[in-house]
Amino acid sequence: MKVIKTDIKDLLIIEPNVFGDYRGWFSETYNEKVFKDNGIDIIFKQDNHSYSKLKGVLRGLHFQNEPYAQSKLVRCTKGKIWDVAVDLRKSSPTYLKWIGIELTPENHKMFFIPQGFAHGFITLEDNSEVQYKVDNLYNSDTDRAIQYNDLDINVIWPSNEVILSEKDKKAPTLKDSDVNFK
Ligand SMILES: Cc1cn([C@H]2C[C@H](O)[C@@H](COP(=O)(O)OP(=O)(O)O[C@H]3O[C@H](C)C(=O)[C@H](O)[C@H]3O)O2)c(=O)[nH]c1=O
Repeated sequence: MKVIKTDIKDLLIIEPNVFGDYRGWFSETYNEKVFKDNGIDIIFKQDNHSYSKLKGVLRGLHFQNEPYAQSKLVRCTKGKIWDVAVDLRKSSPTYLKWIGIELTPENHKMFFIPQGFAHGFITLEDNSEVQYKVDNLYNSDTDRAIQYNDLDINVIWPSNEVILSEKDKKAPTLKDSDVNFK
């Protein structure tokens, strides 16, 4: 399992080892020791799985405020997504910087997004599925959304034709949101 640093501290790309043979392949998608050896000492508490029917479904930009902030280990197990993480840590030198990555079952790539980040993805194919581990339970009181096309963050999404939830259609701008990450 390779852990690759990005230009944003603590935001990592994980490339698991894939052992192929005539039956198919095997891969570890989480390994506590590898994470600890790379300075990620967390306990995941919940696994999530979402299915999006159509290309262009955009879920985000979402986060849970303190004290229920979540780290996420994200992978795409069907279809294709463009996965985005935004640094919302006000004291971070990369505050409001974002990184996007294409995740597919074929590239096996995973995105480790630490607490203090907003997360979102857009599907690039119909029938896409995303599975991700989080290190804090869902907490609806601290669950927050920021407009996916917020001008202060300015994420470049691969498409402007998006399918949003009612919640995301009404998401506030960053300026109007109550992010409480230090
Ligand atoms: C996130 C979550 C949701 N729910 C319930 C609440 C709603 O009744 C329903 C759909 O939730 P929502 O529309 O917030 O789902 P997404 O739009 O996929 O939200 C997720 O999308 C982005 C990409 C994320 O990283 C977050 O995990 C999460 O915000 O599932 C739960 O019961 N538990 C949960 O952990």
